[in-house]
Formats: sequence, C-alpha cells, structure tokens
Amino acid sequence: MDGEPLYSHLSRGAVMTRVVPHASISAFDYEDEDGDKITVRSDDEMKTMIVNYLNSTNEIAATSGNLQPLVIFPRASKSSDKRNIHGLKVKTKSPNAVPAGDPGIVHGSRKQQASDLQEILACGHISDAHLHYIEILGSGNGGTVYRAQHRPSGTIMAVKVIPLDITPEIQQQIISELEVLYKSNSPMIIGFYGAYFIENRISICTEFMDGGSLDKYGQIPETVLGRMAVAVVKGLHYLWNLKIMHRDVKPSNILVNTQGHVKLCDFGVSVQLVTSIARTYVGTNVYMAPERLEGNGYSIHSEVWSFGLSLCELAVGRFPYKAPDHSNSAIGLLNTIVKEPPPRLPDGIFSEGFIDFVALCMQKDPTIRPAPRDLLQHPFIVKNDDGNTEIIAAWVGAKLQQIQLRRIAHATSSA
Ligand SMILES: Nc1ncnc2c1ncn2[C@@H]1O[C@H](COP(=O)(O)OP(=O)(O)OP(=O)(O)O)[C@@H](O)[C@H]1O
Repeated sequence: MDGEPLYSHLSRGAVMTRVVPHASISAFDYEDEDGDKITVRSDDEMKTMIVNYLNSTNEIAATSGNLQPLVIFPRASKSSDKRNIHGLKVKTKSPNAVPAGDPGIVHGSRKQQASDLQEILACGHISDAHLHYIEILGSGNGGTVYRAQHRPSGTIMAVKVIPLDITPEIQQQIISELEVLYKSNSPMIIGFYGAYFIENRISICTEFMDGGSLDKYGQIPETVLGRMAVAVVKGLHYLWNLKIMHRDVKPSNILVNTQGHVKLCDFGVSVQLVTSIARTYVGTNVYMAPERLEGNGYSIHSEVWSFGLSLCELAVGRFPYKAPDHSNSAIGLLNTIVKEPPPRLPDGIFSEGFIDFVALCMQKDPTIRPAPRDLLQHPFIVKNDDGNTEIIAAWVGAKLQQIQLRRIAHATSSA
C-alpha cells in the first residue's frame, strides 16, 4: 500500500495472539518517554504506541538491530488478600504466568506466555482459561448462567455470562464498580469470586447454590418460607446499609442450598451494569412496585413491595395477579398492578403475622410501607429469626429429590 507504513495494517488482536498465544484479552500498558503509563485497548492506540516507539529510537540503533525492547505491562492488580476473600487457592506462580517484577512481554524475540493478560479487564483471580463449563443452570433476560469448575482451585461456581455492546470505558467502569463486592461479606449475599470481560461479554463468577432459585419450588410452607424471609430481610438490610439497592428483588434472585442457606443474587451493585443491561435487553418486570411502573422514582420502599409480592407468590404457589382478561398480556398485568388493590394472603391458612407482614409490604403508597429497620422488628420476622437452617435444609433436600425423581420418571416414560 503506497506510502503507508507496514504496521498500519496490524491488528492489536493479531499481534497479541503472536506474542501471547493464549490470551483472549489484548489490552496492556506501556510507558511513554515521560514514564507515564498509557493503556492500549484498540488498534489505533497500538499504532500510536509503535509510532512513538519508533520515533524515540535512534536511527543507528534501528539499522544495527540494537533496538531497546518495547516493553508492555499487564495492568496492575490488587493484592490477592484484598481480592480473594473467599479463599480461592490459585497457583499464582504457574509456569505460564509473568513473574512478578518481570516487566512483561517483548516483541518477537523473547516470546513469553502471559496468561495474566486475561486479568487486564477483570477483577479477581479468575480468567476464562481457568474455567471448565459443566452445564447450563438457566437463562434469564439477557444472560446465561453456567455451573463451572475453577480448575486451579477445584471450586465449583456459577458463572453468569451477559453479552453487552458497550465501550471499553464503560467496561472498565463496570469492573471497578463490581470491586465493591469484595467488601461485602454477608452470609445472606451470594459470594463473589470475580468478573471479567472477553470481547463484548461479561462473565460474573459467584458462589454456586445447589438448590438454585426459589422460583422453581412452587408453593413453600410458611414454616420454611418464614425462615427464608428472615434471610432476605437481613440481606436487603445489609445492602441498604452499604447504600446499595437491589433493584431486582424476585423469587429467581433468591437462592438456596442444601445446607439451608438463603442468599440474594443479581443485585444492582454496578449502576453502570444495570443501565447497560436495561439498554440492551427490554423486559417486563412484574415485580416492580406500582410507583416504579408509573415512572415515579425508585426507593428502598419499592424493594419492600417487590419482596412482599415475592413472598405472597411463594406462599400461595402462583403469581398473585392476573391480567383482566386472564390472558398473559404484560400490559394488562401491569395495568392491574397499578390500578387494582394489592392481593392479600387468604385468612385461615397463614398466620396473622404473615398476613400482616405481606399486607404492610404491599401497600400501594410507598411512603407508608415499612422501612428496612421496621421489617426486622416485625413480629413475623422476629418469630422466624431462630437461626433454624435445618428446617430449610431438610425441605430443600426433599424437594430436590422429588424434582429429580420426576425428571427420571419423565425421561423413562418418553424413552
Ligand atoms: N449462584 C447460582 N447458583 C445456582 N444457580 C444459579 C445461580 N445464579 C443463577 N442461578 C440459576 O440460573 C437461573 C438463571 O439466572 P438469571 O439471573 O440468568 O435469570 P433470572 O434471574 O431467572 O431472570 P432475569 O435475567 O430475567 O432476571 C436462575 O433462575 C437460577 O436458577
């Protein structure tokens, strides 16, 4: 090509594949003449780097082949104790990793395997190359959740993969907002192992809960649901104290395991992530409070509504609203939620405390709904706050067995 330098046709991906064949993320830092670190995330930025490098080398060195190597750096990461509150054991000195203190990769001559590059746009120790995907756990509006094994530590985790078309700057913002999760350490909040972007997909790695989410259990008896409700109230309270709003309280975002633990997942810790998902995927959330559906703002009182509605559904075993024509029309359903009086738990089947708790949470006027502190003091929560995880564990275990037996029976009958 006339007059164009050779490197003008290089793609950053192609170059990085040659230098570090196993890296799937190709961003890095280099130092300019003033010693400032410059990040390279696009082909244009890489070309600028090469131009600057060539301009700064003297001609004799260039023609004699005695060029100083062009050094690039994986982006600095936090110390492992700050990142690794869940105690993942990872071989940090793998033969493929760039040794600490080694400035990095040199073009052409000193080919070095640098799997660490995968951590560039990431928080945590996890990279895709370390994961063995076992099965799909479920798919929601936008993402797919996998059960995967983190090979270096043997840990089984849930990996949620969401395709998002966003700029590298927004990716960076999401990753830094997710770092807050390292500070959260509550037994009622899903454990966070790390997150990373590959191309246009974010993967979020969290603790795996072998009971899955509450939406698959149908009706849950009050004795069990009451204990679950305590965990959810405490989890929400914990988030609210950190000034984090969940933004998506519903049965599919409440997870259980066979040890009787109940944890919240998918909360809006990264406002940028919530915004990017909302921009990319249009969905109807029937758990939204009436004021939110009408576009009148969002507060912790809106989460109290969603929680009350989730409890009501899990207690009766079906979503308590119907569209006026009994169709599945989303608009009809949302209209009913905004216009009609809220559903109530039926008398005579549930305790008075439970009926009152749901009724308070589902008041249509958000200003008179209880605040998080009041929820913790409500007699229904106080009564169920006995730390009895065995009752949840036994129920989840028995239900999972039933589900498994039903699956086997179904598979045998259709074989
Ligand atoms: N940490 C986890 N452990 C075990 N199962 C999980 C975990 N996280 C999610 N799941 C399962 O994966 C399913 C899909 O989750 P996902 O968050 O993609 O969708 P959703 O919450 O059902 O819907 P939406 O995306 O519309 O909010 C969940 O319903 C749950 O059963």
